[in-house]
Amino acid sequence: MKKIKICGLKRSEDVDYVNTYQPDYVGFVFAGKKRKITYDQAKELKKDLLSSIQVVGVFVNEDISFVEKLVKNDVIDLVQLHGQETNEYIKILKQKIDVPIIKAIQIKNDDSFNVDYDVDYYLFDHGSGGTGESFDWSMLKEVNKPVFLAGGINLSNIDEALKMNVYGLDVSSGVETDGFKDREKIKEIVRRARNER
Ligand SMILES: O=C(O)c1ccccc1N[C@@H]1O[C@H](COP(=O)(O)O)[C@@H](O)[C@H]1O
Repeated sequence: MKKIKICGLKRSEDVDYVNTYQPDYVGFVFAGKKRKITYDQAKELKKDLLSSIQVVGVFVNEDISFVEKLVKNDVIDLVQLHGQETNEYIKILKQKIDVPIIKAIQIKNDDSFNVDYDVDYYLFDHGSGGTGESFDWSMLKEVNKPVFLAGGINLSNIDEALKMNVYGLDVSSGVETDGFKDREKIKEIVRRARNER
């Protein structure tokens, strides 16, 4: 069964929704504008989150000291690098923390799959993050690490996404209504991913 990640939690209600429907992962976003939260907000949200749900911190070219602080204080369990982070950045990060790292790759063409980062997972996305748009999934190529498929996954295309040969699906905009996480959409996305009636 594919793993499911619900990204961009901001409010205590969002924690309540994921505690109820229990995706494998949730994402706290520390970049951009729409879903960006602070260290203190993340700490508060994590306090009420079920310990069985893994928290991914999403960063764009972030200071390593900030990522380190979130990991060392058990606010996040995995790190998602969604910017132009290099292998040199990843090498320094790994000297400071010991949690799985996901490197997001923006898929533009066939060459986009020629990646060689010293990480645990790749995440293939359409754009720079949180755009709600998908790339052409028929382009997907196998790589030498488990892959999260991201970008514009929603209730109208989740069944197609579930057929892709990937480790997990990452959903953010697709489970929102008017910019806020939507209980019913999260319920249905998790149900479909788990193939439950
Ligand atoms: O969600 C954001 O605002 C964001 C900002 C900066 C970097 C990444 C961001 N989100 C990531 O984008 C993908 C796909 O999101 P969507 O489903 O298309 O809205 C997901 O991996 C989020 O982690």
